[in-house]
Amino acid sequence: MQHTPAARIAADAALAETLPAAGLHGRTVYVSPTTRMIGHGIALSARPAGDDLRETVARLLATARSEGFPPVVVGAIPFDTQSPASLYVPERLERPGRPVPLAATPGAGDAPAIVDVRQTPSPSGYRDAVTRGLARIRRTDLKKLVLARRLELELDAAPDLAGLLATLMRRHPASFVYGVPLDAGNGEDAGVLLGASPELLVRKAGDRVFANPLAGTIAADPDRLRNARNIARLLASAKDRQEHAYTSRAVGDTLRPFCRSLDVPETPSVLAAGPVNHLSTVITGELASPGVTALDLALALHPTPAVGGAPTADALAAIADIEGFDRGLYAGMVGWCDENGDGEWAVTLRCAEIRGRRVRLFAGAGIVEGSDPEAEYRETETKLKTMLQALGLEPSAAGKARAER
Ligand SMILES: C=C(O[C@H]1C=CC=C(C(=O)O)[C@@H]1O)C(=O)O
Repeated sequence: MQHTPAARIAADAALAETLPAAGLHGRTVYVSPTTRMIGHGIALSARPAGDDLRETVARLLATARSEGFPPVVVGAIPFDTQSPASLYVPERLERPGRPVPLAATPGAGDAPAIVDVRQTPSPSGYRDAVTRGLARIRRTDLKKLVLARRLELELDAAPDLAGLLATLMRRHPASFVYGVPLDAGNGEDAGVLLGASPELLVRKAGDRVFANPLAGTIAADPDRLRNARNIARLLASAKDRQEHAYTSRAVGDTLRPFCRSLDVPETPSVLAAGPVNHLSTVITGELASPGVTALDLALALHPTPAVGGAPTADALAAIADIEGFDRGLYAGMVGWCDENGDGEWAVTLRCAEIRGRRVRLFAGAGIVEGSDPEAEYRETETKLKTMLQALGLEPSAAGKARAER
């Protein structure tokens, strides 16, 4: 069901009110233009990796059915699918569907302040990494790689997670907003993964399949005229069109063998996502085999060149050599699937891993021939604003704290 933005905002404010103040306390939240889910309590959880992912999800769904829990798995799968996922069957699943009057804004309060900032790599280290990536593109068959940065903040107080989710839902009504509890494998609370991704990896509903690869970015501008000029520049940029084409082509090529029909528009459109605008391709299709699940499709697609590169194997090797940190859940997938094989997985972007007062943010940029290290660095800064602003942290404050280190 599609909602108008106004109706979605109203419903999401109500949805956020059902979350306890401050923490998520075992709640799993996933809200997108097509799905609203709040899982209350955790009935079953699993941390499968690699080849065990599909089988474990099938087992979780079967157990949920036989034990009387909702037969839905919600959670996140890391960028490196050989690392453990965080998957849950909630005790009770709330699927609020109907908009209600907008209530008081949750989460309004004093924003925390930054006590410490750590960056991996440093800003100059990131620009150097892009330069190394470009040299590899010139020297080898590699055409595109996505290089990311990690920002680790220590705040003076733990952020209000329910308020943060409400803010993300309000500001990004067209995005995939998520809050997933993390456990360290020993049953202990290891914080939450929380974010507002603009990118649909794949959705399967019956025999219909949808994907929305994004790649190619320009900053959004609050001034409408300047923003329109930015968008025109993005659409006219040969470098961004190339960067996008690697991604949309790869997603289309991966989905085609599963489909009876597939529409992959030749020309990208533009998707506004808060502080940035992206080149976007809306892919729709009809599946040939009803037996294929949303998770099968997501695992076949991941990592798309929106987070990996092209060719994929060369890009993954280059990322492992150059990037210098473990992405964890960032750039993986977050979403849900059910016992009918339906489901929706978003690319885990514009996210934070939050453990009390410690917040880890991530952002990356696609590097192709013609990329400029300084421009790519600035692009990651702009992407970081989605979470920094929602946390009430001005990006300039993060920059200042960084400069003072
Ligand atoms: C890797 C990220 O964004 C991807 C998605 C959209 C546009 C992108 C780009 O233009 O580089 C990235 O491929 C990120 O937000 O960390």
